[in-house]
Formats: sequence, C-alpha cells, structure tokens
Amino acid sequence: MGHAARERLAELLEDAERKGDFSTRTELPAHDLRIEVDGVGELPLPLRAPVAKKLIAQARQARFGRGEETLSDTSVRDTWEITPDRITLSGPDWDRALGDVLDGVRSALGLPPTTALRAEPHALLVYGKGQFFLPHQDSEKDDSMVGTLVVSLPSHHSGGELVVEHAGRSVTHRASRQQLTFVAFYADCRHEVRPVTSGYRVTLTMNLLAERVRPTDEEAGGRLAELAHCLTEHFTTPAEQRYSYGRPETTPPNRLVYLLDHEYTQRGLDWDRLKGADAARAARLRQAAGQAGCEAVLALAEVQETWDAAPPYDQYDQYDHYGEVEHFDDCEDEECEGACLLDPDGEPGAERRRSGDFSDYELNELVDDEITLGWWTLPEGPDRTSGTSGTSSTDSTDSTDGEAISLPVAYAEVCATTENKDLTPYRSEYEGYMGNYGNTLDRWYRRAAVVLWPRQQSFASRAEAGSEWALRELQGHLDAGALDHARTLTRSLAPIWGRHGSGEATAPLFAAALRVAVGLREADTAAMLIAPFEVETLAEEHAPDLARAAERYGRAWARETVGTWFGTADAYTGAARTAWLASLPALCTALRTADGDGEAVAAPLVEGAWRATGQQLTNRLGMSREKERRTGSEQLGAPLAHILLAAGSGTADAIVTTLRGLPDTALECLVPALRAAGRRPAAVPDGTGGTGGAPVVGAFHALADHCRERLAALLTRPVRAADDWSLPPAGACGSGCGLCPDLDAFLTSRSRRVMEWPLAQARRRHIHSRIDLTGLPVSHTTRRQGRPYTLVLTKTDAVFTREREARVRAETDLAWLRKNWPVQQGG
Ligand SMILES: O=C(O)CCC(=O)C(=O)O
Ligand SMILES: [Fe+2]
Repeated sequence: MGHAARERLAELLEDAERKGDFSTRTELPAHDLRIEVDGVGELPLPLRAPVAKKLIAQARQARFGRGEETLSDTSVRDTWEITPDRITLSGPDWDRALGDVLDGVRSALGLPPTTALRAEPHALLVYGKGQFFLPHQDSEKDDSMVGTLVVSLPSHHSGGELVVEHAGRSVTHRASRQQLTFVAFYADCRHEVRPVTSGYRVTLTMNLLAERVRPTDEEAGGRLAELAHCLTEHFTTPAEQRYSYGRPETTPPNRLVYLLDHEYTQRGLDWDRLKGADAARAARLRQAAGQAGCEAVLALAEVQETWDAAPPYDQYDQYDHYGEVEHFDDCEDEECEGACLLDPDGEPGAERRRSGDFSDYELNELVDDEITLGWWTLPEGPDRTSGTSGTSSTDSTDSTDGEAISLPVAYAEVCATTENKDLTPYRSEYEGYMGNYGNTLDRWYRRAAVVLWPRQQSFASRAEAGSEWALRELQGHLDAGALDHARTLTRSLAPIWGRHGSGEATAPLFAAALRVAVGLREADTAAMLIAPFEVETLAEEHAPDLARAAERYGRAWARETVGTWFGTADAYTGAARTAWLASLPALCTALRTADGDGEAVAAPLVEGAWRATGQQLTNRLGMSREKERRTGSEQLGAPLAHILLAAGSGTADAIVTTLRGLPDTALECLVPALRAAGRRPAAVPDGTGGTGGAPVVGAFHALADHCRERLAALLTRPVRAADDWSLPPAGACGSGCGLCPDLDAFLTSRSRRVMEWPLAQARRRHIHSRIDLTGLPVSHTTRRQGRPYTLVLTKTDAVFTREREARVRAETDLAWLRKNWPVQQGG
C-alpha cells in the first residue's frame, strides 16, 4: 500500500488556491479620499507637520488590549489616537475606490469570490518621532472580523515601517509619501510599527469584516472526485498505527481531522470566514464530504509535539550545561566539591527547565504528538435542531454555534497540508539531558481543523467527544416516543463511551446523560451511559433525576452506579474532592427531599465518601513524621464533618463508632472536624431540626464527648522529667545492617544526648535515612576528620518543646470543646 489516503488528501488540498497570502499592499491616488476630523477640519494630503500637530492636539494616548484589560503603556505602544466617531471619510468616488481595494484584498488574501469584505474605521493614529507599536496581534472585536486594513495617509516621514509576520515569514511595508497606501493582513498575524525616525506617520486603521455573498460553486471535475475517493478509502481501510508492534489494526478510523493553517477564536470559527488558503481547502473538503457521504464540522485543536532537539551549534557553548543543577549541599561524596549531580533523593540532577523562544533549535526527530479537540461547530441547517423537539434553546440562525468537547485524536486520524513545525508554537519548553531521555523540545500549537466522519456514524462520532448536543438528540428521540431508536443509538455508544472527567464543566453533560438514562427504561444501558463520570461532577441540580433513576432501576443498581463514580482510586485526595465533599450535605438533602428514591443514592454516596476519607485518615495517622501526620490529619477535619453532616443516622453512628476506636492521634482530625461543624451552626440543628437533623447532631455530640474524655486523659499523663532524653525506637530496618539496634539503644536511652559514631559513607547515609524517615528530634552532622569520618548525632531541645506544645494544644482544644460542645444534659 503506498501513501495513506489521508496523506494523499492533504496533498490534493495543497494546491487549492495557493495564491492566497497573509498580507497584501496596494496604493491609490491621494485625491480619492477626503478625510475630515472634528476640531481640525479636512486634512490636506500629503500631510504636513502643522496639520499633524493639530491632530495631536485633538488626540489621546493610544491604549491596547491585553486579555480582558485595556492598558496604556508607552513602552509597548506609543502613538496618538483619534476615535472613529470624530472622522468622516468621503470623496467623489471613495466608496467605489475602497470597494475595488477590498476586492483586491479579498483575492490577494485568498478568500473565495463568494465572500465580500467590508472595512469599518477603527482609529486614526499619529506617530511622531520615536513613536511605535511593539509586535502584537489585533483582537477580533467582531465575529466576522478576519483582519485589519491599515490606510497610511501620504506624508514625509522615515522609519515607521509596518512589519507583518505569519508562519515564520515576515513582510515589511513602507508607506508612500504621495499616495494612499493600503496594507491588509489576517487577524492572526503578529505585526509591529517600527519607531518613526523623522516626520509624522498618520494611519487610519480599519477592521476587515467578511460576509458571504454567494453560495459556494460546486467544484467541477475529477479533483473533487479524487478527494471524495480518498475519504471513502480512509473510512474503509483499517487504521494504521504509529507503533504497531506487529499488531495490525482491524477497524477503520472513526474520523478524519484535517488541520488548517490559521488561528481562529471559538466565535470566529465559521465556514464563511476561514482565512487564506484555509477557505478554499475547507470548501473543497466539504464538497468532497458531501459526495462521499460524510459529515463535516469545524473544530479547534490543541496540539503538543515533543521533538528530540538540540540548541543551534553556535549557542551550544554559551550554555553552562551542568551549571544550573540542584545540588545536595550535604553531599556524601568525600571528593565532591559541590559539582555533583545529586539532589536530596540521590537521583541524577535535572537541568532546570528553560522556557522561551526556541525557534532556532534544530529538530531531529518527532518523539511524540498529542492532539485534542476542545471545541467544534454544530451541524448546520435544518438538522441542527432535529430530534430535539423544541427542548433545545439552540438558535438555528446563529451561525457561530458550537460546543465544548474533549476528544483525543488518534495518529491515523490526522492529516495536514502544513506541518506543525512550520507554524509558530504559542509555547515552547526545552528540557536538557535528563538521564533516560535525550534533549527534548516541547511545542504547543492551537490549530483549527475540519473534522469528517461517515454520515451514518454521525451520532456516535459526536457522542464520543462528549457532545451535549448528541445527548440532546437522544433526548429528542425519547420525547418523540422513539424509545427503540433511542435505545439502539445509546447501545451503539458502549464501545466508545470514554471517561468524561469531572467538575462544573462536565455537569451539563452529566445532566443530559442522566435525563436520557432515566428515559431509556433499560437498566444496563442507563448505567453504561452515566458510568463514565466522576463523583465530583454530581451536584444538587442532578438530585431530582438521580432520585428518579434510583426509583426506576432499584437500589442495587444505584449502589453499583455510585461505586463506578468513585472509581477505583478509593484514597483519592485532592482539592476537587475536598470541594465536592463540602457540597455533599446539600446534595444529600436535595436527594432525600426529591421525588423518587433519593436515599438509594445518598446512602452509597456518603458511604463511598467515608470509605475514601477514612482510608486516608488511617494512612495519615500511620505517618511517622509527626508534623506531616498532624497537618495531614487536620486537613481531613472539614471533609469528615461534611460527611457526617450528609449522613443518615445509622451511617453517622457507625462512622463515629469507628472513629472512637482510632488511636489518640486521631484527635488531630476529630477536633478540627468539630471546629468545622461548629462553624456551620445552621447545618447542625440542635435536636429540633428538620430532616436528618437530630441523629446527626447526636453523632457530633458523641464525637465531642469522646474528644473531651481523650484530651482530659492525655492531660493527666505526667510531664516529661527535665533529665529524660528518651525517644521512641526507630526500629530495625529489616536488612540486618547491624546498625539499627545501636541507633535504638541511643534513642531510647534516658541519659545519652550525643552519640559519636565513626562510620563509612554508606553506613552514615543509612543512619541519616532512618532518622529522617521518623522525623525524630535528632540532628546529624558529619565531622570530616580521620577515616572513616565521624557521624555526630545530637538529640535536640525539641524532645521537650514538642511535648510542651502538644500539651498546650490539648489544653486549648479541651477548653474550646467545653465551651462549644459542653456535656449534654442527661447525656
Ligand atoms: O499604525 C499602524 O500601522 C498599525 C497600528 C496597529 O497595529 C493597531 O492599531 O493595532
Ligand atoms: Fe495592530
């Protein structure tokens, strides 16, 4: 088999409308334009210094946008600006002249003849000596904006060149002294105005807007048929794999992703407003799709490439390749003078990451690439709302309608006429030699794409990407009573319905899936549809449908489904889980008050949450370093309180029973839990509260009683005697080193404070690691005299201070508990 169909397709598209460029320049006689400015009057052309000065008197310092902000910073942009409302353009034949210019621009930029350009004045700019605008990209102020038109008024000046660049090429435009100069460029081109060195440069900037005027002509002839043939072949030939390891793929690819060359915003992504060569290529591809029975959408892709790369030869020596390493300052190597490559874990040191511009680096080999689609357009025309039975709020006249998705693209599904490496990445990172890997250069690009799939796979292709639209379509079938069809479509998802992540962004998709799941009345299919979400996605808004689903499919079904949401990583930690646990009480209340069987979902939710958090607590209590154990346990206080607040009475009591059985160190979590509950008094009704209130309060009181008793008992223990230096043993390491018993003898001794231990390097290191592992208050230093060197271990004052601090904490906690969680009357 020669070339893969998708590569042939990319080649076929290469010469589609090649003539399009990213920037173009033309001139018109000055008398074509009559330009008046409020407060100055008509500007005589060519412009002279006195008029320029009058303009400046009417102008303000120009600003520029960065992100959402509008800033004024003369080190970035230094020019005078007059707003468009104060400018009037006229002239006997100006409209026609500008129309001709725009038509020329359209064709030079490679926009199809079916598009018409319009120019809207944006600002009148005056640059005096030394004034400039650093490289930037213009913001797309309007959905239909495709670029910028700069009209330079004729004037005597030098410097002030307009430099426009795209995909590594740049063009320098100079303005005429006698004529009007028009320069147009696409909105994704970086451009700058170099400092004016003499005279005044005056420009009128205009936004270039694109409109579609005629439907695309059908492309005649064999080329289109050839493209269509490539598509058919692509979708019927088993997918090729990058690393096949001898296993041939047996199924054809699910889609084809053809990467375009220009950058687009979500709002600007529209078939009628594609830029340069993209326009013609996408139009052909779309026609070919029609012939080959495929559907096409536009998408935005995030691309990451990892290259094996090297700095350019001449730069190589300027770098101190081993200079910037982390150095372990207590290095064990006798001969080491700080030049070793060890970090505290004894791993080979990594050169620090360097970010910046690596455009001149030499790319050797592509190690890996990853492409993810994050947005795409919805189908156009009448079928956009089909199946949604009016439930959709989609406005079918809004041509920029699209949706967020998340879809990793496989190797055999991608092709492009322009390779990534020939475009400018928005971010690069170079990683020096790391031991296992060579030098790698990572590059990130944002690219638009045409995505195609066979029409009969339309539903699955969309749904696989996590498309809410596809789920709404299913809902439409259900609402229309087409239950069997909805079931068949949903079942077809089973092999491709991947995980959808979690969080707020996923909540609407989950809501849509849940509604369909309820409507399907088929337990297994319903479970399959809602399984691949994470528990953190669940929110109060889902409670009614969750309760309904549980009622319909039963308690065992609900329990199993909740189990899949927790996933296998039971001891999962992280900010997302903590935040979700804070919302669990409200979610459970909503479940219990909803119609249906909310308790069937609430109970396994609380149990699952407790299983993970309880496991985490056990792990943390087992930590040997006191400080880490204490902060780790403390962090679980609030999550634990939230779980108890969410629990029904039986579960809450069972949890408290388990908690009471934990060692004293559990107080480090339990007191913070009570403090967290105390901070939400409204959530802990005092025995008279509503649903589930009383039992939960009972559980908290039981917990408070337990903590008070334990703390009081701890405080009756005798204070450490002033001459008692004993510490707990570190225990044997299990390797029969022969050193650990001696270490323990020293640690547990009441009287010994210092131990001087002549030991060779490896053995010193062993003792270091034993001590560091336990976090015991013992310092270790090496006296570098004689052979072997002597390891000096010293018990520090922390032997006493830690215990004193613990006592103070216990006293404070007990006082707080007695005040806020007093013993209950009759309790
Ligand atoms: O003055 C010019 O030539 C261009 C100014 C510019 O880039 C802008 O206003 O964004
Ligand atoms: Fe600009």
